[in-house]
Amino acid sequence: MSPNEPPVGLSDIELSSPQPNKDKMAPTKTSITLCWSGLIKKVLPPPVEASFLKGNIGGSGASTQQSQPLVAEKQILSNVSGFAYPGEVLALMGPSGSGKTTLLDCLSNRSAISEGSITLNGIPLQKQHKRMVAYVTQSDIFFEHLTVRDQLLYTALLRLPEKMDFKEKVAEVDRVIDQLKLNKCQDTPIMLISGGEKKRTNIGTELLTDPQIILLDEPTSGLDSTSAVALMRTLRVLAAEGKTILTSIHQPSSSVFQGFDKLCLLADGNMVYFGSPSDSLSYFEGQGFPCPASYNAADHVMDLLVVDSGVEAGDTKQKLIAAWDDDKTNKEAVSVVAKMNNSSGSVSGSIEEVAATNGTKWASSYLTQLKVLTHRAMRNSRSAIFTWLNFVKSAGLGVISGLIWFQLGEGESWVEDRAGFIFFAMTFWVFDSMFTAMMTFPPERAIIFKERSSGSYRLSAYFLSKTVAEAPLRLTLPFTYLVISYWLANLNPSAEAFFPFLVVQLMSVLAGESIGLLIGATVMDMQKAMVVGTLVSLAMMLSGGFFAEKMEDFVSWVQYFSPFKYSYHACLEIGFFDGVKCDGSGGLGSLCESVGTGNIAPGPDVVKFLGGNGTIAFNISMLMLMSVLCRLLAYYQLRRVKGEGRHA
Ligand SMILES: Nc1ncnc2c1ncn2[C@@H]1O[C@H](COP(=O)(O)OP(=O)(O)OP(=O)(O)O)[C@@H](O)[C@H]1O
Repeated sequence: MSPNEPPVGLSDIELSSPQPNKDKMAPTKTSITLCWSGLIKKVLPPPVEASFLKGNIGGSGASTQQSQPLVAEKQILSNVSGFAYPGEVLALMGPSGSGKTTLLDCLSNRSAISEGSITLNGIPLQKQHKRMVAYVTQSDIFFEHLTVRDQLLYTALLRLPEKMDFKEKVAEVDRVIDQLKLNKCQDTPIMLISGGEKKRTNIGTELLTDPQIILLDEPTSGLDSTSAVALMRTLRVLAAEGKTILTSIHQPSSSVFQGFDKLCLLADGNMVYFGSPSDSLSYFEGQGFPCPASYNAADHVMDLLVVDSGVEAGDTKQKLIAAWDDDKTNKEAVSVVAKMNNSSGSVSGSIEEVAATNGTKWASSYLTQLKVLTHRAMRNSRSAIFTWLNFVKSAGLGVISGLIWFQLGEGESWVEDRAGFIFFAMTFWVFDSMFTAMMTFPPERAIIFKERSSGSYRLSAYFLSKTVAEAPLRLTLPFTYLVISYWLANLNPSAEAFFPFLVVQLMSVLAGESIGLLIGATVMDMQKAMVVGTLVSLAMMLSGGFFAEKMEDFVSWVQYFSPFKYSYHACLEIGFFDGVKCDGSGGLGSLCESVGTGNIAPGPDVVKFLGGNGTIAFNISMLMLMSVLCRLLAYYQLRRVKGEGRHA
């Protein structure tokens, strides 16, 4: 079929959906022929992690006794070729593990190929073409608290060109909502919508940019047959708009199968068939495998390749792999590329123009990314941090500790209790912020990776927005605690004491948060992060000088990385700067003996007696330094950590 021929198959389905607002989306209107030839993809299997439980249960045990052998590269795509024209829907089929996702990963430029070529209208696929190719991945991962409309709107604001105004972007969201029939659930949080609606939301986020090529990885998995057929109908509508569509699919119904324009069949990373679905039956019949009467053609084709389905299926698969002429398909693909190149400067020229007008790597400016991501992060954190439960926790804790240290006196006999109050306030909130922050990145990792691989925003914009959006919310809780407990405990009520105390408390929370972010970004796994966080925080607390005074040199350096130490010492300075009246109770021991009962022990001496050192300014500066440094390190760690994608 030539690029200009009308698509066959599902074309009888009525084109009821509204057409995209094409004027606004200019200049993305070049139809694209996608060709891939001689693709080979090899991977190095990841090294086996050291663990107590190496080897397999019931295995020979040999592997646990030998040192790990050098791992060989595994070839997961072997000489795979093909092409898809605009207006076509190409189905990618094959048993589980046959390489469908891997092929889509390569065609979307999310995974590098080892050999071969991929071209768009004859031009080799490059990074700047990323935004022409939409990739709807198998997993529908979103911020589940957002509604469908919010999700689409945030995507539109990030991924549609800067020159479109807000109203136009909202209009695009409306168009996609109509097109994918999401009207009914548009204001429902994603966590409450059905699987089919989630899948359509996933497709919608990719359609917003009006891409010319749409790749979908098993979009019908988990859908009932009616929803699956409806989805395929939507794909046909999109193809009719001139888009090139490739979708992997497991078990299409007979009508859906026959409605595809092309079928690419894979087994163990090898091609088994490439051509029209209807011709596939005569091809397999020619190979000695006729489709039984009244049998679903798609099931028949799959049965030939799935080992469990028949006694000889393993042999059948190998026979069909051997029978397929890879070179012939390769030549066809190469000749399509040559045709594209000859037919033009015009066609290939126009794709370069589109790539160039798509402009920089990012659709929106840095400032827009920052604004949109901050807004989204505030939305998310409002539901995660700003909950009434958290407020009850902070206020309740304030009341409890205020009652425990109720109306403390000022004399020598109260020194220990006042130091205890300070110690608790400075440790609990650092712990709290550290552990909350640790949980920030691991759950968002998959979403960040997915959004960034479609070129939505810079990592630094995400990181900065998260910091800007969450810090004020995080600070509100310790603030609530302190306001209540400070007055109940009757600490120095003067503004010179309260506000510095508050500043230190908030700085210590920021430092704890930064350490938590660093741990979370480094480990990126909730369970491991909990273990590392517990060890790090306990090491910092124990070394902070409260429990052990004479540490060996080889371990005492840890105290200099302890936010507990700096915040506690700063608050001792603040809490006792007026000095303490000696009352003969012995609370300040030798210090009051030398000063004499009834006299005031000077503030600096009291602080020294309690083990504090450094000025308030020094201790606050150290907290600030830790905050900034750990946050920067967390950012670099986040850059380093790739997504969960196998080919990342
Ligand atoms: N990074 C990797 N390291 C090792 N093996 C890999 C890697 N990536 C893919 N594979 C293997 O390559 C094969 C093809 O995987 P792929 O996910 O592409 O198959 P699939 O046809 O999409 O399967 P399914 O239909 O189950 O999703 C599988 O055997 C898989 O285990």
